[in-house]
Amino acid sequence: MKSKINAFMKEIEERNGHEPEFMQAVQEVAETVIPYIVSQDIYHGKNILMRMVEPERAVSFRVSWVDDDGEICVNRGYRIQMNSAIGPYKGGLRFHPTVNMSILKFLAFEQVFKNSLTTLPMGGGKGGSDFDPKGKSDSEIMRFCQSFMTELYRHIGPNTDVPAGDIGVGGREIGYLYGMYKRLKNEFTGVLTGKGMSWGGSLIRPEATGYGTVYFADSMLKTRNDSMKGKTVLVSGSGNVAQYATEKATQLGAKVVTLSDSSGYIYDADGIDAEKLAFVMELKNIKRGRISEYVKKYPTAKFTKGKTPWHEKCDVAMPCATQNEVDGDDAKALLSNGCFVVSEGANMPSNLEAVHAFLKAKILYAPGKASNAGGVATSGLEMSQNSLRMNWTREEVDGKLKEIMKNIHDACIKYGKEEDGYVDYVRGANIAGFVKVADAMLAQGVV
Ligand SMILES: NC(=O)C1=CN([C@@H]2O[C@H](COP(=O)(O)OP(=O)(O)OC[C@H]3O[C@@H](n4cnc5c(N)ncnc54)[C@H](O)[C@@H]3O)[C@@H](O)[C@H]2O)C=CC1
Ligand SMILES: O=C(O)CCC(=O)C(=O)O
Repeated sequence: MKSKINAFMKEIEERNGHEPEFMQAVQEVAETVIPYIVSQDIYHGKNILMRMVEPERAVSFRVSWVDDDGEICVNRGYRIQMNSAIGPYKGGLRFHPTVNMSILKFLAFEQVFKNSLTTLPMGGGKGGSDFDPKGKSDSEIMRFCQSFMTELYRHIGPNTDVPAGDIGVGGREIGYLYGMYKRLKNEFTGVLTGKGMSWGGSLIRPEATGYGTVYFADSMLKTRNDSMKGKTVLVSGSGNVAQYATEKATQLGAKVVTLSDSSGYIYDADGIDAEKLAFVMELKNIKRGRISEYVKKYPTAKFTKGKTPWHEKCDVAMPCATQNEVDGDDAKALLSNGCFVVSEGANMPSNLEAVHAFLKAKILYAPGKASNAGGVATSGLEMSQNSLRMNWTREEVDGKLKEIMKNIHDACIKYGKEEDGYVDYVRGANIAGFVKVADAMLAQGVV
């Protein structure tokens, strides 16, 4: 089996060897899906995984815009349309200086499996720009978003490709993008998700990724007759996903003791309760400040510069910042400090060494494509509401989100349960996500 996986990866490397994050995402899927393909006659001779690894379309475009000093700036924009076998391309836009083809292709590839797991009819895509929103004024953000959309609008549509937010793209950016799309097309449609409540958005979409990550952790704990109640939790990041993971974990009786950003992390032994979280939300979403300011407001907490929180003691870890923020040493530290649940809010936050360490230790480990799928699932519910021209209540949407997260958990068990009863959620998520897309591709012929 190893030689089959190596031969596949060698071919992938010839075409994509200069894209390390993409190679990593493909390797993780190949390790679990190739043995499954070998065991299933229907996939033989179809080269199906190779077809899934190649984007259906990838566009890259110039984004010119004028800053507040009148200087003309140039950024690069992208949209990767990875797979549309089960529905229109769907996935976020990331604005961050590190954005490049490798990062977006890994995200788009993960998105295909994730969207399949949600049970909703959504294909996979991802896009963004190397634009850095840090320190930019509101007007600069608006002008950048408008320029970005003057090209992107040609490639998207409510039945073609429906982008949403990701790092650096929240409600404000979706608003500016939507305004320009509507002007260019003269259409009020559900072409983006994460919209404001008065213009087609869905209740619970802002909360959904973080909430879903906690619901998934709780489902994993239930398999061991346990729950989130009383658990000490490390959360990284302090953006959308981290904020709502902290809120839901606290509501379920856990104590969240850390948050972070690219400058370092804060540790609050008393826990980040609702009042402290409200302070973080204002700091990050309105003032757009640094997490270190938390310790000025709450001096019993400590700030550690330039480090991630993974060497602190905990029961549960929720990486909610960015890719590869947990490496092999971090995984060792987590395990030796008693961590026995990892539920990923971010996309691919654990590198392959960390993933292998979690699986070897047989802890409850959920890869992002399963545990953070609540965000895109609720985007799917926003699309449904737009098509129906209806708004569901908070309780209705949250109820559907819970049900979807439970279904994803069940699918992981179906394909990931081992003989000794241990659930390998990586294998479970990859195979369950693969089957639906692969079967649709086989039915649709070689296209
Ligand atoms: N927003 C959503 O609905 C979804 C987001 N995700 C993933 O969750 C993660 C976080 O995204 P959001 O919260 O939406 O973004 P955000 O822009 O609201 O927040 C990003 C957070 O990550 C931190 N961060 C970014 N780069 C970092 C670095 N190099 N080192 C340390 N911290 C860093 C930022 O300081 C910030 O706290 C990403 O991996 C994203 O792909 C996954 C599923 C859905
Ligand atoms: O809601 C969406 O369409 C995108 C969410 C996303 O980017 C993700 O799941 O990583």
